[in-house]
Amino acid sequence: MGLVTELLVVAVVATLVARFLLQYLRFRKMELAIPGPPSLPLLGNAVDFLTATPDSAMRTVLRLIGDRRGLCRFSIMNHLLVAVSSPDDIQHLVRRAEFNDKSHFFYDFLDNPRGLLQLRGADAKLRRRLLEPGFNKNVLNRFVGIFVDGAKGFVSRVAVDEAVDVLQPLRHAAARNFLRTAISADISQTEAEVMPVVDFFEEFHRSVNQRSVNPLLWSDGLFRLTPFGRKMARMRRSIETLLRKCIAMKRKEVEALRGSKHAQQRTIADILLDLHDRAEIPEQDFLDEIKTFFGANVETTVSALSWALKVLSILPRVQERVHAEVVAVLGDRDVTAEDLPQLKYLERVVKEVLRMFPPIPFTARQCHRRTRLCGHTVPAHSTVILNIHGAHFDPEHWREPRRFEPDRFLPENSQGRHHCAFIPFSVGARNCIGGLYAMMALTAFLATTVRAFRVLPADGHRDLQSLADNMAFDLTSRLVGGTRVRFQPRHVSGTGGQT
Ligand code: HEM
Repeated sequence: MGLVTELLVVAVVATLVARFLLQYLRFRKMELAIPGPPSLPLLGNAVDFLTATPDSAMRTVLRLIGDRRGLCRFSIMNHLLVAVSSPDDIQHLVRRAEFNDKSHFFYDFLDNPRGLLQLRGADAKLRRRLLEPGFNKNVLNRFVGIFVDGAKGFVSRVAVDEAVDVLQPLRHAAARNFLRTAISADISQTEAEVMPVVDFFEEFHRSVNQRSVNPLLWSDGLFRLTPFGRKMARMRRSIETLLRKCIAMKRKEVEALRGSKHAQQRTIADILLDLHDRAEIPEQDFLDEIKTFFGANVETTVSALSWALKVLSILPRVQERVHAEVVAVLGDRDVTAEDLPQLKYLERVVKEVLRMFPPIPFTARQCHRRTRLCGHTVPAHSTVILNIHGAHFDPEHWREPRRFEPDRFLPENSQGRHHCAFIPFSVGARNCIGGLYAMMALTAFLATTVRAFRVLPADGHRDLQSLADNMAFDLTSRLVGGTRVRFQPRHVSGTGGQT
């Protein structure tokens, strides 16, 4: 290499390094101007996550944010995350359309780019508009019978009078509900194929969590080379093959029903099938959407129900009051859509569970360009975290937030509450499309289960503080080490086998 070439190489390298340093210093100045925990140059708070496991990552995030109600930042290398925690700031954030897109960080690891959760801009708006008819009250009322069947199936299958980790039985029950309500195809023939795939989702969610705190796994290329990345690719292929089968069954069902009154029913698969047949969406959109809804529906429901059962097991007085209400409203009958509004105490219990143990404690939005937010400058490409967990414990909006008190949701006690203080289904343009579906499914399940069983504790967690201290977050929140309770039959009729 001649001297001139050498000098040229040195000059190019020096320019690149200088440019990187200049950009980094500008970024660092903005980073440090936002309140947050101590952070190292270049590494940020990566060291805090170095030893984080899927079980401890959530506690690490909560520790970094601390009690700060205002904007708070932490960073992993040069990736800045800014948490918005107070209801006022959350309201300010969700009113701004430029924060409607989900962040690249975290969400891109979900690998369903054509599903609603990951769609951005006009695509997301249009997809929501097209899918919303699948969630109107009349459609959902028809699902209550399916929710009750699912709960009765759970009641008849779950082991009694011994410690049971409820996650897997709940996941199977929720998956059956999903397939019947979203696709409505008869899956009984494919059940043996479906359930192993359902079980894989838990592993997949842990991988998303692990990737987000480990910069070495951020690159898709590198991740695909890891044993888990290869397994994910294989599973993705089998999931899609299975879904194609379900869709073919669905197509046959639609053909058979054409012209009958049942043809009016609009599940999300009906809507997607129509769009596909009219060539408005390609097959990949259809598959990504069903996978998105599967994850969004099943995992959140499992999380909420597992917390609810655990809380009821720890608080027998609350459980007995729920049971008394269920018996008074239903007697021996199964729950119907008309009964749900009568189960008022149960609804408040569900809300209080969702407040204290939100299935999705954080969501994240993309900050596309440098922006002023709540009095601070947020650099371009940062991730803005909507801290649902923080809002639910905000002492300015909740008296004794660590106390389990369902009656705080009585109408007279809810008057004047900030509308961003209770946001388990998020808030604004990208809130949960399935919020009402979820509330109906949770209430129908718990009414059926609590009438059949007394739910008792089955491990060392004997108070709510112990649950709060052991809350972990993959894609949804869960109790570290599993959620174990004991079901003691109450010996009543009409509950699928407990007679
Ligand atoms: C207890 C149960 C549930 C909870 C706590 C919950 C919570 C949430 C939250 C917090 C979000 C916002 C996520 C984000 O900003 O990235 C969300 C979005 C979403 N949820 Fe739910 N959800 C539940 C049940 C359901 C059900 C049953 C369905 C479908 C039937 C569903 C479908 C979705 C979808 C598709 C989105 C994405 C919406 C968008 O990005 O525009 N969820 N959910």
